[in-house]
Parts: sequence; C-alpha cells; structure tokens
Amino acid sequence: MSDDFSFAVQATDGAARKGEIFTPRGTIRMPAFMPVGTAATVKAMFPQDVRAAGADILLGNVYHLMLRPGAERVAKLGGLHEFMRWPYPILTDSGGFQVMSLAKLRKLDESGVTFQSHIDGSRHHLSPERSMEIQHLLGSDIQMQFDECVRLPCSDEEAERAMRLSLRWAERSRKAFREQPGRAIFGIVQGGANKALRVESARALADMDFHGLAVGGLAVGEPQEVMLDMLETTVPHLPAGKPRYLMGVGTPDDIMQAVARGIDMFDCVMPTRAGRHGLAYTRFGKINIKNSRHAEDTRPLDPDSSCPAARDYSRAYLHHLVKAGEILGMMLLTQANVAYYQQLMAGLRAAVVEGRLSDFIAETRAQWAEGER
Ligand SMILES: CNc1nc2cc3c(=O)[nH]c(N)nc3c(CC[C@H]3O[C@@H](OC)[C@H](OC)[C@@H]3OC)c2[nH]1
Repeated sequence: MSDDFSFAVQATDGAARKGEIFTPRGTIRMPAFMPVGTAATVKAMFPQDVRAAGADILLGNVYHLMLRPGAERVAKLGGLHEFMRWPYPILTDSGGFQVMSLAKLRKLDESGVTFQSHIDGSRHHLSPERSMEIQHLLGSDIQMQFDECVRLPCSDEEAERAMRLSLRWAERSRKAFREQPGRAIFGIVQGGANKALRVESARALADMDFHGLAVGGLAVGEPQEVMLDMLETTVPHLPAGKPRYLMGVGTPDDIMQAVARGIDMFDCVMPTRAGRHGLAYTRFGKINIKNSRHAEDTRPLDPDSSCPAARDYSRAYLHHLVKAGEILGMMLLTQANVAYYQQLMAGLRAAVVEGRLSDFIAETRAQWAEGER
C-alpha cells in the first residue's frame, strides 16, 4: 500500500466513471456515498456497522467539532480516527456552510467569519488558515477548502461576490494545507445558478493544485433540474483525472442522475436523518414505517438485503419501536438506510463497469414505482 493519495478511473459509461481513491487508511470505491458523521459519530450507528453497511469513508465537520469537544482536544486524544474508532478514511468539511446555517451573529469579511456558537454563545473566528489547521488537528484524510456557499435563489451579484471570495479563500486554503503523504485537499466550485460564474470558478480551481474538486453551492433549495443543469455546465471543466464530489446530495434519484453526469462522491444527511424519523429507504421505494398499514406486517423491509436491520426484523416490530419512540427503532432504520444507500452505490459501480448505467437507472426507478411485490 503506497503512502500516497491517488485516484484512478477504471471504467466509464458516457460521462459516468467507476474509479477508486487510494489512501494509506484505505481505498474508496467510487461512485461513493459518504455517511455524515458530523459530531464524531454517524448518529445511532456503531462504526463497525457503518463499515459492514459498505461505507469506505465517512464525514466529519469542522464547525461542530471545533465547538465541541474542540479541535486541540481531539488532537490531544489521538485524532478523530482514534477518537471515534474509525480507522478508515475521513473527509472533513471546512465549516463555512455550517457557520452560515447554524451559528448566530455572524460577521463575514475578507479574513473569514466571526460568529457565536449555537451551543453556548462563545465567540469564534474561522478563516481558511484556521479551518485547515483544525482539519489537520482532526487528522482528516481529505480536507475541504474554506468557502462561502450562498443559498438559492440569489442575485448574480451575490453569487459572483461569494464565488470570487471563495476563489481567494481557495488559494489561502491551498497555501495553508499541510502537505503530508496520504492527505488531500479539495477545492469547491461555487457560482450559484449562474452558468458563466460556474465555468469561471471551475476553470480557476482546475488550475490550482487540488487533489480533487467539489461542486458546492447546490442542494440548497433549488429544484433538481437546476442542480442537474449546473452539473452539466460545470463538470466538463473539471479535470477528468481528479475525483469530483457533489456536496450535500442527495436522494437516491439525485445521486443516480449525478453519477450519469460524471460525479464520483456524495454526502447527505438523508439516510441517517430519515432513519431517526421512521422513514425507510428500500429497493421498493420509501416506506414510512409509522403508517398503521405496517402494524401487523411480518415481512422485513427487504428479505434479500445483506443488512440484518433490513433483513431480520419485521415491519410490525419496526412500526412498534418507532411509535413507542424506542432508541432501537432509530438504530435499525438508520442502519437499514445507510446499507440501502451503499447497495445503491455498489449497483451503480457495477452498472458503469458493465456499460449499462442507463438500464440500471431505469430498472431502479421502475422498482421504486412498482413498490412492494
Ligand atoms: C445539504 N446541502 C448541502 N449543500 C452544500 C454545499 C456546501 C458547499 O458549497 N460548501 C461546503 N463547504 N459545504 C457544503 C455543504 C455541507 C456539507 C456538510 O454538511 C454536513 O452535513 C450536515 C456534513 O458535515 C459532516 C457535510 O460535510 C461535507 C452542503 N450541504
């Protein structure tokens, strides 16, 4: 196992790619779905179950971890991998998105963002330099540049201001990144829903020495067709030899459509958050397990699933646990959902290798529509 970070495309099907990222902590099979582990845990799941579900990499977040327990403390305790007992790759977001969505009393200027913690009101400052230092302290394998993500819809002026600021912050993040074998930094394309801005941002970042590139500023309230239109505009300007990560996406259908347009990596709170609210993702579509029609249904979510939570427990039992507010209900549905997302990614990877991605997408959608047999 080399101690370097590297990426290889092994098959293509139209714009879609099947590839792998190699890191000293393990290989990431792509297209990949990265479960969100914001506060050093994939909520309601043991790390070994996240791994058993098929995940090669999970996410951490600068904003949450700098506020609690603190980046220096995580470093003192051996780093995030040791802290949360996840020895495989971790990608950390740079915190800019959460500051703008969670923190109070934010002040943004060229230096960065000053804000008050949503937890205890303490005051903090995040800059490209401090965000990279925190990601280094956490021991992150893939670090994200510090950027500004604007909500949609927004004016062209607002999108341009944030995109240019994010490019200047990309340079500063890249300079502040501590080069280490196996460690990577990704740039983030911004530009709102403005095609010219998206192309300019992508081209500028492609010329900087990033290991991978993310498409940011999407999944922020825009319709799917706007998101897909921005992908068709942006992806052709991203280097084919680097991984492409679409941040915050998405539903199973969003992911399939984005894979077909050349995206390799995804993250979304949907499978974990939905699991905690009684919503199950399955090959037959979504199942709201709270619905009374499941109260005496002895079938599991999916008898053919490799995930024990989806295969071994009746819908009646899951219905009972969720109605009773039992913790095990959250645990089982979260595990089943994360496993379903990983099974979907495995199906997409195989379909690209076999050159049958469009058939796979059509078959998968048909099975959702058909629902239960
Ligand atoms: C939901 N839609 C969505 N669009 C997004 C766009 C951006 C963006 O342009 N820049 C940055 N830096 N982050 C973004 C993010 C946050 C992802 C993180 O948010 C956290 O999920 C809650 C998780 O942190 C473990 C994840 O880590 C990568 C987005 N999320």
